[in-house]
Amino acid sequence: MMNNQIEVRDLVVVRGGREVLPGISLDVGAGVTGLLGPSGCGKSTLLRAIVGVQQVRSGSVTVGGEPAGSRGLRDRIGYVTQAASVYDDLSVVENLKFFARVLGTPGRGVDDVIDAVDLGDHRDAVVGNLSGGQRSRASLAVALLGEPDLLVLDEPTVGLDPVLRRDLWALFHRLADDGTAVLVSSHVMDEADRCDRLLLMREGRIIADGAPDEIRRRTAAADIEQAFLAIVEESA
Ligand SMILES: Nc1ncnc2c1ncn2[C@@H]1O[C@H](COP(=O)(O)OP(=O)(O)OP(=O)(O)O)[C@@H](O)[C@H]1O
Repeated sequence: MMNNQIEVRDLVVVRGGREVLPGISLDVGAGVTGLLGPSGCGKSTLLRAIVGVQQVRSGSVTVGGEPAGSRGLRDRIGYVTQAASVYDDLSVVENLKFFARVLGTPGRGVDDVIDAVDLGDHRDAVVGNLSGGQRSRASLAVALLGEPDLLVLDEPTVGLDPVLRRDLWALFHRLADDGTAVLVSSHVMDEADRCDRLLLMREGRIIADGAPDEIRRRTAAADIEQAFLAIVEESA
């Protein structure tokens, strides 16, 4: 796999008449990368630009050397938004069989992805009757069907209990070990230590970039929340 899977250069995105991303640059490579920042700082907008569904004003975004959104990338990127992308009136297994057919995926089997997201006990449950967390795991299972090179996950652990959160992070690391680059956004700073690398974001800019312990050491902070505050104060 390529080292610099994602390259973002001087990216400007305007939403609602405001520069939400005022010229952001970053690289994302292998492993599990966490994009952390407060609500509204532009995480979803950046992820949308990376998967090629966001209109951009200027700058560039490439994935594996190809412009974001290009046809050749479609099968190589799995993207899970905060809104579930599965059908409420179908069961978990029916949804996955449907998407496997639509995507024409020879990749992982339906049962493998159901097990990977730990929905085996709810295989035949209608998605409309599942909890929010279970529904978002069903969406994640769909994204895993194609065995993507890059998995982009927008706040996948919101609303999940601690056990499920731990299990999902373990899954992200297993996928990363198998060669999938995983980019995960979160506004919960206590998830920072679960990442190989962090991008701390504030007001449309990256304010820190490095391994969690590196960032803590650099700022002499006890945790990433403190580090974030220290960096904000430094730059004030
Ligand atoms: N459809 C839209 N039209 C206009 N402005 C928008 C739209 N979507 C988002 N914004 C604005 O863009 C900014 C960044 O939003 P974005 O969703 O990228 O943030 P975020 O960091 O992902 O937040 P959260 O953690 O709450 O999801 C916000 O100020 C928001 O108000």
